[in-house]
Amino acid sequence: MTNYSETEGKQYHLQVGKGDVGRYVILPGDPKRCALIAKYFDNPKLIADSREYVTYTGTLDGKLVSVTSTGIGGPSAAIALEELVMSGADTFIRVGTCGGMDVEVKSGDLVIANGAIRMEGTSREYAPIEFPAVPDFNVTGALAAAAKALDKPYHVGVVQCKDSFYGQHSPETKPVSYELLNKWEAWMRLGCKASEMESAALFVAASALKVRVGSIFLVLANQERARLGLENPIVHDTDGAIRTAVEAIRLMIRQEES
Ligand SMILES: O=P(O)(O)O[C@H]1O[C@H](CO)[C@@H](O)[C@H]1O
Ligand SMILES: O=c1cc[nH]c(=O)[nH]1
Repeated sequence: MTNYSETEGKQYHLQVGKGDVGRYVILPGDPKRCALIAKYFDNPKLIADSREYVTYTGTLDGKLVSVTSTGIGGPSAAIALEELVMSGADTFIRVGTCGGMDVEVKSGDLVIANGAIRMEGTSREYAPIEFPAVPDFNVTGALAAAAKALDKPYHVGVVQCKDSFYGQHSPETKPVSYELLNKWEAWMRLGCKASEMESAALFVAASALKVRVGSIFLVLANQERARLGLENPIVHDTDGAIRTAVEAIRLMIRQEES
């Protein structure tokens, strides 16, 4: 059988191999976010830049840690997770951006996922739809503790995942995808905090691969607040979410050592 997954010790898509990455890996969608994250590591080094996957490795409190971008959507995020696991990583924090849904979720706030709605295709290739997309309890707890310690405004709750970014958006701030139009009202009534694209795939793939994943997001804006005429600036600075993820890794490293 052709072994696509590894050539000369490097995984096919990410071009990283065993020893290149730490146990802990931060997973932004945007490759350009990697350098912003790596600057919080001690001695960060660019390991690989392949397709949408950029990887840096450095240390935090003496432990090897990495950042790898996943690109947009479940398929590429699942590839990143699979190849990082084959390279020796087992604990992941997705640091993403999202659109707020619950009216209390404001631009600039952080959202920490405690579950993800599987309205995307990738997770269905890993588990029947009845299986829940849930993050790792310890990673999620570390993210909430870090947000609290850094005094960041944050919300913990369910996020909605989809394959069509523009299906979520329309000029009237209503979803335009047929499936979302039917269900968006239900997700709102059920208190869904935000919408993004990768966590459901990552959580379910992580269950299948027996590794740990948690997710934290910067809220860029909230279309429900826009619809209601409430204050709703658009923000882009992911530094607060990044610093919270870095602090969560430090907390987990300390837990590991105690
Ligand atoms: O900012 P990132 O991490 O890419 O996350 C969000 O932004 C992209 C859409 O603009 C999707 O990947 C979505 O999940
Ligand atoms: O509204 C948004 C913002 C970021 N990412 C999304 O998927 N949706």
